[in-house]
Amino acid sequence: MSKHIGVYTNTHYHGYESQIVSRDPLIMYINNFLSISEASHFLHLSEGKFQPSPLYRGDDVLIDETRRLSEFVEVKRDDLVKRVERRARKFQGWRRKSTQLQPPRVQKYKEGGFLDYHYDWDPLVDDGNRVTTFMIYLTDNCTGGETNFSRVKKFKDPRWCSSILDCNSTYPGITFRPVAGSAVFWENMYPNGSLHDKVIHAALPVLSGEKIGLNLWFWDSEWKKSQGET
Ligand SMILES: O=C(O)CCC(=O)C(=O)O
Ligand SMILES: [Fe+2]
Repeated sequence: MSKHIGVYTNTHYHGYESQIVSRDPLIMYINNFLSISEASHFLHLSEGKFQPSPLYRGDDVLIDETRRLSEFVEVKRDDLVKRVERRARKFQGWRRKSTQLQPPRVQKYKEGGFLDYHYDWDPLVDDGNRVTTFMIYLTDNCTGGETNFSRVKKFKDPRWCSSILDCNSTYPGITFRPVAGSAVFWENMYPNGSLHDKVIHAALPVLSGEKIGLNLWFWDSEWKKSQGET
């Protein structure tokens, strides 16, 4: 096996392609972030282990099916999972040592499943918060189930609209279609650390079929609320 720029799986060369979607907030689209066999591995790891997904706010954990209807599994970190974690860490330039990945979660939305508009940052914590997010699609055999950023300006470039964005969506802002293996990456804070108000997003209702995604959330334990209040 010779060395090229890129990422190796055990036996196959793996490469992804990334594009900027929005600069403020920073949102990137990453085509082929996982190979299909890697996506299948996450599906296999989570099979038969799903439980209802709660919402979190500070120390509160609650099930509220009027705001989130999905099931999740926190996957065991085997070699393949660790390799994907390294890829995600490297993608964002490793960041500082205080930035750590929350254990990856596979998230399943059956027909009718959704997650209402929310921020991945938690307004109630003072120390440490979710600074970046990868939303990785593991399957795409559904209608609906897109990821919508309602406060990011809509654009209708046919190069984006053909497969990545649903440019005719009736929802405001930009709407990513689930494409298996692809990922959406975003920064949850402004560069000065304050909470970004335009990264509000939702998992739109699955209209038919089933959507399964993988959430990677990076926490910075040195983030401080006071640093963000400008
Ligand atoms: O499933 C999606 O499209 C988005 C999920 C999400 O935003 C979350 O789990 O925080
Ligand atoms: Fe989210």
